[in-house]
Amino acid sequence: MALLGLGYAGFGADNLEDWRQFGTGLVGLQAVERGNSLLAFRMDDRKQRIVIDRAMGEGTRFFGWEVADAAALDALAARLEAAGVHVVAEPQTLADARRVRRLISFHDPAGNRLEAFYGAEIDDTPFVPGRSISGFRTGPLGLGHAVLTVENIEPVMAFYVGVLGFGLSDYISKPFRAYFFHVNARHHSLALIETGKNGMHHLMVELFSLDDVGQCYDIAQTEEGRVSVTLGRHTNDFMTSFYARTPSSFMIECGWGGREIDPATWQPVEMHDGPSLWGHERVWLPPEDRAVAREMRLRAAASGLRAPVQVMEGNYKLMSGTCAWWDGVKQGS
Ligand SMILES: Cc1ccc(O)c(O)c1CC[C@@H]1C(=O)CC[C@]2(C)C(=O)CC[C@@H]12
Ligand SMILES: [Fe+2]
Repeated sequence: MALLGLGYAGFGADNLEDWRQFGTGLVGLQAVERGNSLLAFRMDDRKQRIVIDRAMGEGTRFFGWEVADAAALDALAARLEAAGVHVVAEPQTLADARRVRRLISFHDPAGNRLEAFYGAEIDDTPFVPGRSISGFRTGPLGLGHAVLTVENIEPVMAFYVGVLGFGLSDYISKPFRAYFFHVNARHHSLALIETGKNGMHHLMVELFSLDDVGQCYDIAQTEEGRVSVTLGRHTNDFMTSFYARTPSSFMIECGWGGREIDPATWQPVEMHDGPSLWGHERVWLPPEDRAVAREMRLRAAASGLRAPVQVMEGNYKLMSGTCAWWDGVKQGS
């Protein structure tokens, strides 16, 4: 498989101060100053994972998909061109701004700007979280997952699966269509929800400790309207999470305890039990729709639907050795 994972993401926004406060104070990202037009966030040993750019228009975005090396990048560019996709070999100035060795750019059929890169730069200073969290589960799983809304799933899915080589993990076909795709052991690095409108739905970041998510949740609840979807656990990737409204028009899902899959043997399945084992109430839905969702959750509760026992070791083992908290845990202190 050519793509290794979701390496970075960028969003156009004007309110950098709000983003800084949200990113560091709620999510626990590390803010890095990059002039007065750009705010970069670190999640781990890399120089940047999420950027907010004032020079990009509000509502614009890009996603950086990682490949192994120069040969893999060239092979991907050739594959895209053979499929009739226009590919731009980006100049070194952009590679420097993205803190990578080299990148190409292109668009998906929904108009999202995609970049493919190799050689992410590692910072020589350790990751310092924006507040006291244990850290983010990244490494070979990538930074998390991106969920896009699309007008029509078919052409977008054909592109991600047929051209970029994503694997289908599972899907919901009613009452709406949502498809979940993997490129590594993370259950999904990308999902598409068919809403009739192309846009950004949410970005998920996974924390190492459930307590981190609980504390994010407490902080989010201090602000009226910050929590968009309450704490809950998903049926497919077993992620325990809640969704917070960002200073832009999408959400960040703060998660913990996601499963790993084996992409070599995984068979896609249709989801029949709804999106969540419990929780995940959408606070903004009209009461009738909330009642429908509640019925579904109560069915899950009645049948005792649950995630298999998660071994903590499985969730912690991918942490890079750059976090003081984890180094302490490893040394048994
Ligand atoms: C179903 C699901 C599993 C794992 C995830 O990480 C994930 O984001 C989802 C999507 C959950 C859910 C949805 O399917 C449709 C639109 C929803 C209801 C929202 O508006 C927030 C949660 C979204
Ligand atoms: Fe999600």
